[in-house]
Amino acid sequence: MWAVVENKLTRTFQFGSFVEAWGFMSKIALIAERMNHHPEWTNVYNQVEIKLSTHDAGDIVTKKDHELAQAIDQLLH
Ligand SMILES: C[C@H](O)[C@H](O)[C@H]1CNC2=NC(N)=NC(=O)C2=N1
Repeated sequence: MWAVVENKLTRTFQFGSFVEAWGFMSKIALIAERMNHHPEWTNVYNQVEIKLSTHDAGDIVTKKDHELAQAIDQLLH
């Protein structure tokens, strides 16, 4: 689940393959653009680590981060 680590809402996701992980990231990219709120993330093979914080608010976790996290979680259903 999501946890706040060093002022960032953080979660790691694991998939069955690189293609699945990349597909997940592609969907998030479109959502992030629509919300004008973009993740800091790392992809290693089938793993995606996402860190959310609001730069405009001084790199702290805000409502926007929780909204994006919720939208990301919806993709898994
Ligand atoms: C100018 C632009 O609207 C802002 O820089 C947006 C873009 N995406 C963003 N993404 C994140 N994570 N935090 C922000 O504060 C932010 N601000």
